[in-house]
Amino acid sequence: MRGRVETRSLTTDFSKDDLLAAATGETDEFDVEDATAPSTGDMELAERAALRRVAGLSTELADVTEVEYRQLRLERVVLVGVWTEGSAQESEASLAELARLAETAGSEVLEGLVQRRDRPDPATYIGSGKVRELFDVVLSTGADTVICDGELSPGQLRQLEDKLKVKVIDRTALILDIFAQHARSREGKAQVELAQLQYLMPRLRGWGEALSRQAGGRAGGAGGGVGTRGPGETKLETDRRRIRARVSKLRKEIQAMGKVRETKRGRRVANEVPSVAIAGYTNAGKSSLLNAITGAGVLVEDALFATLDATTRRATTSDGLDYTLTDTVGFVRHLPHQLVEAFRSTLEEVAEADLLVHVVDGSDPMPEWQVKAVREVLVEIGERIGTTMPKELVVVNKIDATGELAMARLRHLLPNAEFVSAKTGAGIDELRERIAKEIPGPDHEIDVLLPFARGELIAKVHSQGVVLDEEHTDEGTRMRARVHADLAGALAGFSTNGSH
Ligand SMILES: Nc1nc2c(ncn2[C@@H]2O[C@H](COP(=O)(O)OP(=O)(O)OP(=O)(O)O)[C@@H](O)[C@H]2O)c(=O)[nH]1
Ligand SMILES: [Mg+2]
Repeated sequence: MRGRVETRSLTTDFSKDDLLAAATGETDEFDVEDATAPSTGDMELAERAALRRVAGLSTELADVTEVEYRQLRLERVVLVGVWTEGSAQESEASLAELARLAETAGSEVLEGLVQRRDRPDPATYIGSGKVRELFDVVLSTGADTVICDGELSPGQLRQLEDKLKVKVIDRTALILDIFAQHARSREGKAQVELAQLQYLMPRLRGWGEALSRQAGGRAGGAGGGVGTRGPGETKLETDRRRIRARVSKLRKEIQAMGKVRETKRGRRVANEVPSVAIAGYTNAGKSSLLNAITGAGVLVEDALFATLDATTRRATTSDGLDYTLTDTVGFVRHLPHQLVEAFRSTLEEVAEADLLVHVVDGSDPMPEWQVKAVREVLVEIGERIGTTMPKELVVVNKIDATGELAMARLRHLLPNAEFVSAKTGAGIDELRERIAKEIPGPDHEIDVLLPFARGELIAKVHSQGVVLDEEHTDEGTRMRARVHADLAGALAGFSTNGSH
């Protein structure tokens, strides 16, 4: 169990009025005095590099000690989004999802604001008038963090923090933060850290400036001249070097761990064990489905991104054919590209599977939206890895919690999907049958007489092939079966062809 992750119902209501209010409200230019005030505090680079919480990336409140800061960080948040395209319903859903992400990261959502704009403001993400409104909301709610529903440029982050006087983080940093909290395996942790450092790199400038100011200030106090940028610059350079060194070390580590997995996968391929990868939106019930199909005890939690490590389990079709089922990290709209890159070796499992089971949460208000997001991420993975994606089997899960109307709509939208409930077991047998049909089966028919001494070959035919007929004779076991080319070749010497 992880202590921090606790899901609460949304504390935010997005009424039409809210959205309308959010969509208007361009007012005059707004300037907060003393925009240079926030300093970075005394956090060590080492600690930043470890990056347990991405929230502390840039500005901290100027006047709190580190201990207080820790308790403050990401606790009480205001969400803000820019709604550029799509329906009002979609923008609400997007912010509601951001709220769930924020709660998964352990924060309390106080308020959500959306602004309708053609595109985000290049300087401050939301319009300057909106910044003032947001500042009021931050003050009146006592929020300590603002989370923006997009990836902000380093400049946007800095300007917003200057104006709002609280921490500002974006969707990418939030997702990275959740991943950092949930990573368990050595590989997972390394992958997340790599993604975080890659996110951090281009943002080092702003941070570096703060460090530079800080160092300059100290130097000034000690009698150094005003405008001596030396110490800060030097520190920034050192920081950059250290981060770069860490990045390349992590890359090497991850690559080495990927190799181990490749070897394992290679062994499966050599045995011609078909592989099925389970992918889908976060919290759709992928791990539950793996458990339902194979009886494996994979962690299931009502939290986003509960699973970060690919778990592979063996399963058997009713024909006795073995295959592997792999549970993977959940997807979300705009999965940070740093994560796709860092999790490349994990995602390769998905790309190289024989069949992709795409799990959709039928009880979600907009399941088709999940489907779209997942397919987008799949395309991105395919592009990055340079392969085409395997055949997709859509599985609508949680039908026990899906209304009749929604079911009818889904059956219409996804005519080839399987409908199941990992919770009640409804449809699971049918799904097993369907998987058996969709995975590539052995296509070489053999008729062999295997001596009793070759029990291992008999076992192989059973696990890798489909046995059509089996008879125990005085000379050995006569088997008619369908097997893969390799095994057919290995058994050629035992063929009974023509002898009966
Ligand atoms: N009602 C209902 N709830 C389900 C069903 N399957 C899964 N759940 C619940 O959905 C939540 C998420 O399930 P998981 O199996 O952890 O989902 P996941 O897709 O692996 O999630 P991540 O690993 O976080 O991406 C849990 O609270 C499950 O109990 C189902 O068929 N019906
Ligand atoms: Mg899971």
